[in-house]
Amino acid sequence: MSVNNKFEPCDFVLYGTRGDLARRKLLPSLYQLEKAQLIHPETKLIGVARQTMSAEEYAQMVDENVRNFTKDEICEDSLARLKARCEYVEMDFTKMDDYKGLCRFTDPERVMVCYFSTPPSVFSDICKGMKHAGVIDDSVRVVLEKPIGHDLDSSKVINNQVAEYFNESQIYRIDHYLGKETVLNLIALRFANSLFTNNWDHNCIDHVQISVAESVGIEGRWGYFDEAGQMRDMVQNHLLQILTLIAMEPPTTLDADSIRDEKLKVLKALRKIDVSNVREKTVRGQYTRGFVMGKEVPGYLEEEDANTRSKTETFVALKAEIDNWRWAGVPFYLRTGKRLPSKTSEVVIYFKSQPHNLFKDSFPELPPNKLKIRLQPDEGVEVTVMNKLPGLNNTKSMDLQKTKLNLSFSETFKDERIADAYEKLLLEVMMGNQALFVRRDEVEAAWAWVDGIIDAWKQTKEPPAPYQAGSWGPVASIALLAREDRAWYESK
Ligand SMILES: NC(=O)C1=CN([C@@H]2O[C@H](COP(=O)(O)OP(=O)(O)OC[C@H]3O[C@@H](n4cnc5c(N)ncnc54)[C@H](OP(=O)(O)O)[C@@H]3O)[C@@H](O)[C@H]2O)C=CC1
Ligand SMILES: O=C1O[C@H](COP(=O)(O)O)[C@@H](O)[C@H](O)[C@H]1O
Repeated sequence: MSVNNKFEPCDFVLYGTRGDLARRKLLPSLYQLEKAQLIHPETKLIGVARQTMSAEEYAQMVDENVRNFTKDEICEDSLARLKARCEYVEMDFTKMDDYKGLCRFTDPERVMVCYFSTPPSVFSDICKGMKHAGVIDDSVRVVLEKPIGHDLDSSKVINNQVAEYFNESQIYRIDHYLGKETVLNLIALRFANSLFTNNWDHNCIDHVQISVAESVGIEGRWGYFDEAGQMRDMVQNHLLQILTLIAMEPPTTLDADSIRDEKLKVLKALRKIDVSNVREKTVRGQYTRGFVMGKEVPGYLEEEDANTRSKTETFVALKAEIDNWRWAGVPFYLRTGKRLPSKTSEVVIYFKSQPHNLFKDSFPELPPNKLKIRLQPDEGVEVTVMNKLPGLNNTKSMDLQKTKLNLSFSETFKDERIADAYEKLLLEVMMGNQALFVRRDEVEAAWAWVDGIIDAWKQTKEPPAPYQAGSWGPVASIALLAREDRAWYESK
């Protein structure tokens, strides 16, 4: 990998360092960056949690978690370098005097990156505590984990709390899908290839499908998930971010605000869904007992800690429409759910059919060209085209075959390791680049649209439709497209 990222050393403060996200994702990602020699040699890692621990014990905790959650063989030198950076501050986030401990390790001359890997309910306490300790200045960057709120109003409360202490240029809101290699590739694919750039609108595209299927269930997070549901957990953030990258106008540059301005316009142009059309445009589902990859799994209401009367959705399918010039009349169908047959995220662009079929003798229905972007796993790009079957038969009855031009990342970029999304995002925040982080107005525009749908669901009082774990969701999601003479792309 050739990397030319030059950046200053920083004090990287990890609030909530003993939590699930920090242990499973953030510490292993920091290790990978260390291994790739992308962390400045003088950068410090300052873990913050409420347990009593020495810096050595913290380094040992880092060691254990990196080993537990790293798939490839550990590079001992790199891990030793990461451990040598470790400092630890014991703190209860609600106790202001505990923050003084930070000053022992942070240097006001350096950038401080503060990762809030905590519930949003303590974001405000942490900001207040940092102010109390006198460590806030213009060089501090704060990273906020999702969810930013439960709806538009609560997201405004959180954003206002943080904005009392930091300006927008210091705030990095994480949506980890924006760190995924293939999601970023959407920008390259669209704007570095005239083949796509010039055919990317209602004249050429019939419709777009975005599917993010998960084979996992609730993974011990019933309490959180039941409050959220798949709409807040996945659609409000990840799916809408993918949609904006597909639908946005070309940004003037790759600068953060240039990209984010264009994404915002898309979110604002989403046509409202309300109680008058929510039944026609959306489907909610909840999984029941079934089999996923040959293994029997419990239904949502049978999961540990479940409230057996819950009406929370674990599946959403919907038809989104973008009211602007480029996308007039082009539906974007979104689908995401837990306990689907496999973990597969993909975007499929269906181009319009040819206006006249020259080949009807051999091919009465010419299928449309499709561009499939496989986000995960088996990352890649695939274009379905019609090709002449080799042979000497009469030109008038030329035989055609549907063929795939397939670019598989793992085959094409054999020597490149595909980095985890958090590695990319941690590096970007250390470099001070906000392009892959979500701006406040984007979060709020996404909530405004999603709130409308959730309100409409409440008004209809209809429970989510059951679907068997291991299936592709309720049959109503098939009908959502069938009504318009379309079908979901069949994922494997
Ligand atoms: N886990 C994941 O995969 C994902 C998580 N997120 C988000 O990331 C954030 C963190 O999630 P996750 O790691 O799962 O949550 P956890 O509950 O596992 O971790 C939160 C950490 O914050 C600490 N904490 C909470 N309150 C205080 C306090 N008053 N003083 C000191 N420490 C405190 C907890 O300490 P203690 O251990 O002592 O209780 C805990 O270690 C959340 O906002 C979550 O929504 C987002 C996407 C995925
Ligand atoms: O943010 C979240 O994302 C995961 C899915 O992420 P992926 O990178 O594994 O595709 C989801 O399972 C989780 O519920 C949600 O909070």
